[in-house]
Amino acid sequence: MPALILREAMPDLPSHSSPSYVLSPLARKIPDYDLNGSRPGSPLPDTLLSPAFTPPSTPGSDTPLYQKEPKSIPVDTSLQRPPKLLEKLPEVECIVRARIPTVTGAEMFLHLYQNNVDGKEHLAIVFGDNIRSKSLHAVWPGETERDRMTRGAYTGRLHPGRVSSRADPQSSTPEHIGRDNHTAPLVRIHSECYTGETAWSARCDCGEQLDEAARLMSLPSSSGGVIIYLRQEGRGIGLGEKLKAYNLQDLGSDTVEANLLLRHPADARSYGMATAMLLDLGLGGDTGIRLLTNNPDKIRAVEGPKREVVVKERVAMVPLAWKTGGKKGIHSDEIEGYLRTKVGKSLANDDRVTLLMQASRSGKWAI
Ligand SMILES: Nc1nc2c(ncn2[C@@H]2O[C@H](COP(=O)(O)OP(=O)(O)OP(=O)(O)O)[C@@H](O)[C@H]2O)c(=O)[nH]1
Repeated sequence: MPALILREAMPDLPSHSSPSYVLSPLARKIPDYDLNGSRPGSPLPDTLLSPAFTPPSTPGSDTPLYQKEPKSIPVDTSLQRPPKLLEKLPEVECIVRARIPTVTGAEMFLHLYQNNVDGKEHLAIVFGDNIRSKSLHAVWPGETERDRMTRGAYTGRLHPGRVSSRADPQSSTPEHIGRDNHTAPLVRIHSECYTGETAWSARCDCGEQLDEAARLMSLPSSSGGVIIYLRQEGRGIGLGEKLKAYNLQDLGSDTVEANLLLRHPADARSYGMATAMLLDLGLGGDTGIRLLTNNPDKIRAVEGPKREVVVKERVAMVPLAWKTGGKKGIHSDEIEGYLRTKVGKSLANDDRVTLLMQASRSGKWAI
């Protein structure tokens, strides 16, 4: 892999286009939760259950209210002045993929990528059979059929005794590379959040958003989709620095001020990696994608320097607590502050108005 590109090399770029390579201390994963004596399978105390962790909010679960395809808003960035993005996209390669049955019955294919920029294992979580990685399916010199199946470069399904990675007569899934060209697939660009996704944090809605994206992509009516899972913890500042920011927030700063006090940009993330991965997954070009986000900065940044990927429509991610008038979703003083700062400081005017309307309709905030 070529040398890492460091943030210092591009001092004049806006935060959302910087490669923001930050070394964060290795996060130790908790293999089994053991809180107040609870083990997997036994109920956790209510106070510890965030919606991100609660089975009913996980993909494919039966929540009749939200079984419909999400509403989207047309997007046309072709007339916008392009933001200052890195001219060259990172080189990415999918080195392994595996089928993951999920706890709700929905299935996804987890794709693990290597790249020539930051040495991190970025992921693509693919729902549906139609989206295939070009680099994964390329033939590697000297590899056997078993090698190909072991790294996930097969079509159809694996089963005991299968000997070929090519079209499998026993498989009931379609054997085509390519996708339904009628509907732009749903895409979520998600930045890692250890606290919100794994450690039951009610400081942010990251876990809820990840669940909601997966659920929408595995609806029976959905033509599938991709969650690009980027290893840029804490808006790119890393877990250790994010934890310091949390302490500053407890001392009275909001989420943006805390980053600035720590001498980090308000948002140190970049999206070129996501563009490169989407291209590898065959989602470049005119068919376009439907992007799940409230963050307008993300839209043009994900499209890439030459609009290699086209965002046709945007699907808003309204917090569950707002959508349900507080019946579901996260409840904490911290999430209120987090969303208030995000809406007030990070969003463009149109998005701010839309989200504030939602919040006021649910009785959350007066506008
Ligand atoms: N620095 C910092 N990062 C945070 C904090 N809370 C959450 N994050 C990180 O923020 C990221 C999620 O970003 P958000 O700004 O909430 O959402 P977004 O991805 O820009 O926008 P959406 O697409 O609309 O969700 C994750 O990487 C979290 O770890 C915080 O208080 N400080």
